[in-house]
Amino acid sequence: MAKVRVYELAKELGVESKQLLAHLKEQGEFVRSASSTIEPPVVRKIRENPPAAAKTAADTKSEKSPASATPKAKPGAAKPGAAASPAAPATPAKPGARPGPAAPKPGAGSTDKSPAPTPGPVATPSEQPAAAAAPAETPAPASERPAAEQSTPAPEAATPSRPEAPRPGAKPGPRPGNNPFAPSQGMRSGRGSDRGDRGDRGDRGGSPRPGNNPFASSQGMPRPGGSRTGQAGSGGPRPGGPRPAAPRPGGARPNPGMMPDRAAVPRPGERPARGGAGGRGRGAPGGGPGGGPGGGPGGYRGGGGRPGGGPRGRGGTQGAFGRGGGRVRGRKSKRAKRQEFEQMQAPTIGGVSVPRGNGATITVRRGASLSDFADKINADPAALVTVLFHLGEMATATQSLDEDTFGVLGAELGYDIRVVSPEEEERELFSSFGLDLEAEAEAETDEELQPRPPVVTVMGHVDHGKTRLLDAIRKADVGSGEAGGITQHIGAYQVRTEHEGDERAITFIDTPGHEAFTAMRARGAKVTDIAILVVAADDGVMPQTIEALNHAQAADVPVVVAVNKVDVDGANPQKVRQQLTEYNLIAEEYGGETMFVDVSAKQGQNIDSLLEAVLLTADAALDLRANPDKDARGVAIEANLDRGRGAVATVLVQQGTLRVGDAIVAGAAHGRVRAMLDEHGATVAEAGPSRPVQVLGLASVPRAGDTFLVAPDDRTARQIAEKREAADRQASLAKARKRISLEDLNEALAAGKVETLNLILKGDVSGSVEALEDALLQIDVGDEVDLRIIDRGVGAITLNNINLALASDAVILGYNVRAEGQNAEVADREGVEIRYYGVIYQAIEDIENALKGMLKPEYEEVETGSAEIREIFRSSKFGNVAGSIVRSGEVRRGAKARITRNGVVITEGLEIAGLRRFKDDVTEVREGFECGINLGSFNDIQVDDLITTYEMREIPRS
Ligand SMILES: Nc1nc2c(ncn2[C@@H]2O[C@H](COP(=O)(O)OP(=O)(O)OP(=O)(O)O)[C@@H](O)[C@H]2O)c(=O)[nH]1
Repeated sequence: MAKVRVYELAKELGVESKQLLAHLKEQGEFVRSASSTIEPPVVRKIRENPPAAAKTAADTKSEKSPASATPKAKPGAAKPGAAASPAAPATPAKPGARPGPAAPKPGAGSTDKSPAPTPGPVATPSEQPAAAAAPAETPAPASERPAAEQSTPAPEAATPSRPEAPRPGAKPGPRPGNNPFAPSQGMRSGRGSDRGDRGDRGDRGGSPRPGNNPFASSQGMPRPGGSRTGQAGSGGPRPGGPRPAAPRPGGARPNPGMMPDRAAVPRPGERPARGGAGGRGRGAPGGGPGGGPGGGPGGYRGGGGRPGGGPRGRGGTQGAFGRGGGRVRGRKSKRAKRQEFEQMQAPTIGGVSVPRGNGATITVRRGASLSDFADKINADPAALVTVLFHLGEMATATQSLDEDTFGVLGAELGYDIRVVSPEEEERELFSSFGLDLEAEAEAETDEELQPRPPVVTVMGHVDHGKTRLLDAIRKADVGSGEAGGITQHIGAYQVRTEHEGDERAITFIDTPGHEAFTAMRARGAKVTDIAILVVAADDGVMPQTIEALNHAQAADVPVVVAVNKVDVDGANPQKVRQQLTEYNLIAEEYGGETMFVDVSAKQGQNIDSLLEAVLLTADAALDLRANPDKDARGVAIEANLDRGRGAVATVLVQQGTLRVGDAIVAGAAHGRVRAMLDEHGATVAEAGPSRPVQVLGLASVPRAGDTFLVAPDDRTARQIAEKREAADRQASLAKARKRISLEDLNEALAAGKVETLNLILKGDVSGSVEALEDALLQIDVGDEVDLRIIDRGVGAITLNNINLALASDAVILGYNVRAEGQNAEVADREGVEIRYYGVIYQAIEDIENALKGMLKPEYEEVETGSAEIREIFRSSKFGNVAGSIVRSGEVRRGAKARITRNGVVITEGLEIAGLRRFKDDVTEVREGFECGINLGSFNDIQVDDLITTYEMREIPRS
């Protein structure tokens, strides 16, 4: 049984939450807040000994006769045996959670005062739906009015929607609306369900019970207007009954709040409470005057007051619920009332109500769950689970859904659900703060763009001298003289070098190796302009050389090769050049485009030439320009928490200029730039494009690869950071879809998402990896798609492999090797497909099939039949009908057709819109038979024309 919360019990008892909290405290029960739950024994205790205020309310109420009870009377205070007791209105509906006509509208008050509401429809059509809703929410007047007046339909509807308050002694039943699987509430076993059923039966005279048929959304979704009519007609036409289309006070409009599952907790003596509105309610003990025979309109809903239907018919619900219905309802906020009203308009599917979208566009992040969507449309996630279930999809509220599932759900509920990538989401996030980075970049003129230094990453095999080379480059900094050399490791540094008479700067990312590079790239940050591939001349090309090269090539980053350790005996720089030609890296001296520079990091030999080669490559291959005159944007390279200085982040400014005092947001961290330091440990006041600086002043530590930007003010920075954090949290909870998988290659290709199948091969021995690679490369894939093996290697599938697959949308093939533990988890979480094989030919077969799928289907035209026009009939209804005889094959309705006249094609792409044999419509007519053919709107036919039908068939690939 669900636990009761303080505010619920307070409502039930008719006191304020804080009064109840105080009372609980007095009773020695410590409860934190109004939304805390209370243990059942304590609930019982409090019900037996309610707070003084509740007693007063109850006493006041019991003093009044049922007919004179004011609307202020607290419903929960109704005692057993009080006039209203059998069906006393109970705990008020929880806003939002229980959509239903619970909130009194301003109009309700006036109804209260009206001396004798006229039977019959009160609301005019023009007042709907609000007018219709308002009286429905006014249970109170019923208890005020003389019994004769209680036949007024108005209050009837609301009552059954309100669950009854558990009474002392009575075993509190499950609180309606508290169960996330709300639809099942109406189907509770035991008494509740029995009674619900009976109530339902009252409705069966006509329209099906909304939500009762899991496969009929239309049934489950009574819409305002149509459904209303349906409900009205459910009991069959009756004299004095409501006009079908007119909004009827008293809940003629079906709404979730009136659902049987919202009805009272079953208790002895209260049987009519639920079904009372329907015919069944009449005879039930304590039910008061029942509903009309056969159940009045909206019978089971208890909202079936039939205006003008006579006391018996009308009084059902009122008798059951109306008395003692008065209670304070004015406390609901406007928002709560509005929500309830919106919910009233909501369709119900499978017995749950979800706000309709009416074509509204909702964006959700890739990997979002029903819960996320529910947040956006202000719905109950459990209700969406139910809706989805009725659409044939099973998903939990927190499980991430794919785009198609959201599409189906959106179509059903009237939403256009757009699933956006993190990048798009980021863009939307910025635009919600008035920042459009793309438009900003586009608007930049050539004059505003100024040259910026290239940003370089050093990669290569273990021990080939990457660190040593970075040190040597530091030392080669011509600007380091006055600054005292680069002393700090801040993750990146900038050196100056003489190039063609000018002093030019180059920025180096100070974390050697491709791991950091790829990790950043996988996070969407493009930091590196040029990669220096370090290869030791005494060792030659090694596995990680190739891995590094693959990473650089996958990122489309030009490479400069530093052939290192040329000082070592046995160094063979030429061999390195030769080896790398195999990997499409051809040295300039061999007619290629890649610059190779022989260096000795140890001796600092030829470092200048290397820097020059970097600049030459940059100038030749890249357009490195940025606008320094705007707010800075860039990437966080490194960050840590310093004991004394707090969060310290090294950022690389990519555009604009970063200044001390700027409000910045880096990933989910935000703050104001308190100070900036460069690689020399010197403070700097501003940093332009390609400048790495250490930033102090962030409130938390960003991750390497997080993008940063200067926000217009602190508040915006904080809000962007908060939104990013929330999105990150959501994304990490949600499991991303597979980025690319062999199964969906076909669709990915059709959607233009891929043109290349990137593969990473890992195997237990190099022989099998090579064999697999050879075999794969021999697959004839044609011209339309491309198969690229972007990396291969021996050993288990590493995080590095997964990062590369992630960054390059590749599929990993593991031959007798696996991704273990955390790596497998990362792959799974990030949606990287890993396929495991123990037999090479199986892998080849899979790839072959996937690639065949990738190839766009080819079609050929196949003639299916032809008919000769013998006579033309003119029909006012169908236009010209060709009286024809089928000459070959068969002519089918719906087939594509072309008309030939004297061997010349008159038109094609027509459709056989109608096909008749004598007076009968037929689907096909065979050779030798006569028929009438209608070609839709095409009427330009003549006797002796030939109608040829054909279809396009996909040519199977061999
Ligand atoms: N003789 C000679 N030795 C070098 C040269 N460059 C680096 N070394 C030596 O090679 C070894 C590895 O150098 P590192 O710079 O640590 O190599 P690395 O690529 O950074 O290595 P990891 O960080 O392990 O990937 C060190 O002992 C260096 O002194 C060079 O130009 N000549």
